[in-house]
Amino acid sequence: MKPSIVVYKKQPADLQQRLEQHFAITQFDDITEENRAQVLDALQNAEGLLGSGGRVDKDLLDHAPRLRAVSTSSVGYDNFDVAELTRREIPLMHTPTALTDTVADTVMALVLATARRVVNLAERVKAGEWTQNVGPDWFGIDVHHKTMGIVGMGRIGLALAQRAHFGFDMPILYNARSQHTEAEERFGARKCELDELLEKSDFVCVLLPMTKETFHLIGKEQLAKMKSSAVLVSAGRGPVIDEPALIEALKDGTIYGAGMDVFEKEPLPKGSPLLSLPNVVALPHVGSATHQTRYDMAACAVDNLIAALNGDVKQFCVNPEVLRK
Ligand SMILES: NC(=O)C1=CN([C@@H]2O[C@H](COP(=O)(O)OP(=O)(O)OC[C@H]3O[C@@H](n4cnc5c(N)ncnc54)[C@H](OP(=O)(O)O)[C@@H]3O)[C@@H](O)[C@H]2O)C=CC1
Ligand SMILES: O=CC(=O)O
Repeated sequence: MKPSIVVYKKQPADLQQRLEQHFAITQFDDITEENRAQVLDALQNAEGLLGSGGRVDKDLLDHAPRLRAVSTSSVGYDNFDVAELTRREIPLMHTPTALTDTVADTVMALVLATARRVVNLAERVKAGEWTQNVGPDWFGIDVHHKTMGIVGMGRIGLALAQRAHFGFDMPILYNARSQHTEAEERFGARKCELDELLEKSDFVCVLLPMTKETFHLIGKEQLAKMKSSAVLVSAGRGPVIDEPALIEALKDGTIYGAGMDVFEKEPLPKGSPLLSLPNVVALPHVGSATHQTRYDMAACAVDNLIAALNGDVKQFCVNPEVLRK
């Protein structure tokens, strides 16, 4: 008999077929408050769980006594209770390489769009405001040769450094827990304390995972250290930035602008001031959202689940200590 799995994200047709060859599938589009009871019911018999988003917490795991592997089609895994999975010796698989370049492209797009006011000016053109040669109230700020500050020099940080260095001749400062010699040797990046990075950078790109340590790492005090001409780009996880403090900083000119792909609450609530501030470019968490990359992530997650349920994990495990047991 094929092992049972619960899938809570719609899969491309060929990947769905691949899953069906290996498993008996109970399919959901997501895990929500509305369908949680049905998901918990399906989990009673499930050996595998595949999806992304939705909270996978202790309560959910308590309803999955036969679970042997979990696979997410994302690199971030802050919505999973990793400690609880590890305690139960369940490997959590993720997709750390499939999306790196695409997310770095999105970050660079946010840098350019915010600095050069792409969205704001395009809206003004569409509104019929371009009636004569434009003056300074249409001008933006340069990106090339300005200082790029990267908070979180991981896979995406490194890919951003590559773009900033070779594409835009930008000096690069970075902050991370450890030293990243590849970024230093290939892209001339310099490691520094967060305060120095905030004070000296023209673009501060925050690419951190969501953890207890990174929650609200960028708040009022940190924003006050930035140049008034600087741009903040947030593309890691929303709660790393104290959003009310950022809104104040954007309103009172503490910083020039913000490019954001992630938010404290997603989807961004309709009443958020971030939607009406002209110096904000807000995207709907689409860092990795190209057709190809989303397919590659889904394929990686399917391969990961098959490998994990076959006891054949070679890479991409968040808690590899469970494999050695
Ligand atoms: N907007 C989007 O669509 C996407 C968002 N993401 C988010 O981006 C995050 C980063 O992805 P990726 O680059 O692949 O991850 P990595 O794990 O490769 O990089 C994370 C980086 O963050 C640093 N870091 C972690 N905690 C701290 C801390 N407390 N202080 C300073 N630095 C810290 C790490 O430092 P060190 O190297 O020293 O360990 C590392 O450099 C993901 O976790 C996810 O949340 C990812 C994909 C798409
Ligand atoms: O936010 C996206 C991810 O892959 O993590």
